[in-house]
Amino acid sequence: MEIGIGLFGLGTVGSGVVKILQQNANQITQRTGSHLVVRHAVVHNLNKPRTGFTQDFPITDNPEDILSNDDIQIVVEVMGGVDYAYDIIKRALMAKKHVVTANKDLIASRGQELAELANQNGVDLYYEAAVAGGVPILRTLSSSFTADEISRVAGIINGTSNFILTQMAANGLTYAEALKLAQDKGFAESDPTNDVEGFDAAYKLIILSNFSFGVQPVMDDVTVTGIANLTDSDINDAHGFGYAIKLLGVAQRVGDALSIEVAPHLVSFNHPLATVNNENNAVLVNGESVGEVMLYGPGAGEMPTANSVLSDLTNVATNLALNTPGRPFNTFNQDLDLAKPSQRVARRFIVVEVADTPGAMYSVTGMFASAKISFTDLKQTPAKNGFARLVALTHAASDAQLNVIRTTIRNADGINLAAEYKIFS
Ligand SMILES: NC(=O)C1=CN([C@@H]2O[C@H](COP(=O)(O)OP(=O)(O)OC[C@H]3O[C@@H](n4cnc5c(N)ncnc54)[C@H](OP(=O)(O)O)[C@@H]3O)[C@@H](O)[C@H]2O)C=CC1
Ligand SMILES: N[C@@H](CC=O)C(=O)O
Repeated sequence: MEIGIGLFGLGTVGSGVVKILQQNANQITQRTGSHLVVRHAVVHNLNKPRTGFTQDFPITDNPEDILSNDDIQIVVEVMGGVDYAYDIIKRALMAKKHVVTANKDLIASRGQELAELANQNGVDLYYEAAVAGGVPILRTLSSSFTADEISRVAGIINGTSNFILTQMAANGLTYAEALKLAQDKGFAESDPTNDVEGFDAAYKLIILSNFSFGVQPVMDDVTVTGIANLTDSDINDAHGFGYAIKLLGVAQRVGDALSIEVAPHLVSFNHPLATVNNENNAVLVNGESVGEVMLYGPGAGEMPTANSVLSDLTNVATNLALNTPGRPFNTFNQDLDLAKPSQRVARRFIVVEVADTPGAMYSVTGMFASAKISFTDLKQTPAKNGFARLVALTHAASDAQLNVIRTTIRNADGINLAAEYKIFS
């Protein structure tokens, strides 16, 4: 059987998809029983040179060449962005075409609506590449964890920010140099703000929460802090205490509620997540039955991400061969409340800059004592520009306690809360 594919987007991921389809055509046909053929690609700029594959299909800027083409059964959306991509996918589903996308922004914000539309039209909507690039996490969650109760899903789910942090810590690159390199390598989004401000990871964490806990959070339900304010001094001080700093997405049950957060965390050098470098991602899944599982691999980049798209394409092909398309990618659905600040508890890494005056240190420790936060380790560096840098690790404290400290420090003279991160355990 021959299955026609229409590609929206022929950039980093789209080019990788064409390369794998061409290079591994025989294997794909043997394993799916179908010959997958690109019939058309739609791009933004027709004059851009396209290299690395044989261009044996027309490239246009007219979406109708795909949407109105009866020889195309599967639409692959790898353009990015929300509104236009939504419109294209909606029209494709209504035309009873199966859809594969890598678009986490869209799936996290309007995925449920699109999944219902796919269901109504009896077609597949798959998006394995939307989370953790080449790491096959979504299909693993939907098939291998069907019977287990997940208590936490957590990990490094943005390749660009992990690449930047690795290059700053290991190779001494500046933040700007490392970001530029991540862009050149095709890891970053077209606007990298989402990568470094934590929103890309938050979109992925929303999708992971759909699959792990059956919930449908929106962006406002996720506490998001990116890496843009992280300093060399924070990284060096964390190292001094035996920790790497990693941007983590963490969704975990606390009692009957769910905490969903993206933020830089301190990760002990002894923890496997601390060894995940550059664009690599890793997702830890804690299940009541299985214990802890970690999936690790490239979280961004042309060929790894394209492989996840191919995984979706071959699943659609298999469904077509078996005459079983139209089953939702994720069938888990339940209600969970959002955790309150008092329920979100962790050890902390706190950096306070304090005026170098007699008694100042005493007043800082007094503020933390009043919030019932106690230190496990404390380091003071000599004063610079009249301010000393006080770096502390704490016993477990809740977000509610930290809110008290934030307010107290904001209202005090000669003291500044320079950094505050959770310690992952
Ligand atoms: N890069 C990565 O590592 C990963 C990316 N993703 C996701 O995959 C998707 C694509 O990413 P990526 O390949 O990196 O992006 P690129 O910017 O490299 O490619 C985007 C492609 O879409 C085309 N395009 C953009 N807007 C339009 C439009 N309005 N009409 C027609 N074509 C359009 C562009 O055309 P033209 O070539 O003419 O400019 C280009 O070919 C995004 O959703 C991204 O989040 C997911 C996981 C990893
Ligand atoms: N920009 C993303 C690409 C993959 O989703 C990242 O850096 O992780």
